[in-house]
Amino acid sequence: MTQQQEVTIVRYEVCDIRFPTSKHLDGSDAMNKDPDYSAAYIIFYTNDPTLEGHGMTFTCGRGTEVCCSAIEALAVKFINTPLSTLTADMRKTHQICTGDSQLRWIGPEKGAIHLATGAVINAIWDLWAKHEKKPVWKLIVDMTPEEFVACVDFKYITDALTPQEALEILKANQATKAQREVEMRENGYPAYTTSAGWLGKETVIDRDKSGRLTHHGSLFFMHTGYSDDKVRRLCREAKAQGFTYFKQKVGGDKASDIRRAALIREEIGADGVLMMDANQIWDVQEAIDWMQDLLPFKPLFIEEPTSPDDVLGHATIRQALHPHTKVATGEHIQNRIIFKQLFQAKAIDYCQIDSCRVAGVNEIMAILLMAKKFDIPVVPHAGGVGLCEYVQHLSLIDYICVSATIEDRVLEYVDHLHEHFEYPVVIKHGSYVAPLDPGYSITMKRQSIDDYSFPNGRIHKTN
Ligand SMILES: C[C@H](O)[C@@H](O)[C@@H](O)[C@H](O)C(=O)O
Ligand SMILES: [Mg+2]
Repeated sequence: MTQQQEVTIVRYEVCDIRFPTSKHLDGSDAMNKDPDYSAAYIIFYTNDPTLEGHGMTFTCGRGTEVCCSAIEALAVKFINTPLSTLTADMRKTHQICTGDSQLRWIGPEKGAIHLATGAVINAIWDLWAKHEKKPVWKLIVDMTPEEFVACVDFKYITDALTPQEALEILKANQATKAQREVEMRENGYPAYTTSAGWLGKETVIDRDKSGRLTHHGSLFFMHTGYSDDKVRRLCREAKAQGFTYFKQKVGGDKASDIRRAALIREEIGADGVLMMDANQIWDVQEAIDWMQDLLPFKPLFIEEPTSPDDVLGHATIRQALHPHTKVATGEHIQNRIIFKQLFQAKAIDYCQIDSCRVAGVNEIMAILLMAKKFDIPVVPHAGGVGLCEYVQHLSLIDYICVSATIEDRVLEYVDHLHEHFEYPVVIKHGSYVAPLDPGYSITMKRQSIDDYSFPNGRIHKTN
């Protein structure tokens, strides 16, 4: 590339990357019994060999190939496009993916095609931020309110939030932005841990030659959870690292939920904050009934008590459990429209945005703004691979530009697979340290991409 040439996307590579985490049932919960933390991963290559855009969407193993094919269908649209064309109008760039008149039929704005959109849009943000030599959060924090609003697609949400209202929210925070940025650089963003509370049984029964649970795992899987000793040890370790918020998986076996809630409460003390996550296992009334036995342990919230599509069901559960506990959801909320309804229906107390279930950074910006308007704290989801790396940027954007508060807000942290990233997250005294490397922190090490590529990577061949 010569000095005068514009940075232009010239080709892309899509990788199906799977980590066999189900072997130890890390990451498991009442619904996801044997997750293999995986990434449908894209690299945009440019005419500058030193500049690449990386993005991914998180999956649980089988089906990653479906997201990879959807990524291919979208990525091809960006070949031979100069980066400056994409960044001059990020709303339009987002709409290139969400508004394709044929691909739209397999969404719209939901499911595998939307997960793929998340990967592609995030890769473009990564490329832009690397080009600007800034982390993504800083690229956005440095935008004027007008530039911020220009990234957002307001289609289908103007009945809840107009562009003018969004502008007012951002303008009101403009004068104090710099001081919040300094505070974040100094103290980082407070985190909570899920790593002590996975539901997976430690001893694994019945595996085939590739190390997978046979019969899809479920038939031979007992919901007994990590051993009590392991839970105690992990709680103590997390406490020693400075964590004060802990999440426990529930919804497998009630007696074991109660026993583990008691021991976690004992370990974290009355001042520690306990959260519970049911991963959609219950019907509406079942959620209300089951929680009665867990309320004595004073959970801050119950996460994903039922189907993510059931807006009114969440509202019913919230009303029934109020004021004893609150309701959180978001990791499976498919787009800004369902978030809008959850807010309008007063169905949730915490908004758990997921960085690549929705269409990446642009749609997240819309959801942050709506959450602010409805006064709902944003507590991002990060259980999975790469999600901690992504969401640290989003919480910084939320605090510095949008919500302007960290009260009642914590960012999820899980201690898995960070070693595979070039710029892994750093946790200090129970907080995320603000990332300073250029990009979206999602660049995976080449060796890891090759080793864990499915089905031909070294790890899958030798297992
Ligand atoms: C399969 C995954 O690990 C989920 O259990 C995880 O995302 C979880 O719901 C969470 O809140 O972190
Ligand atoms: Mg969850």
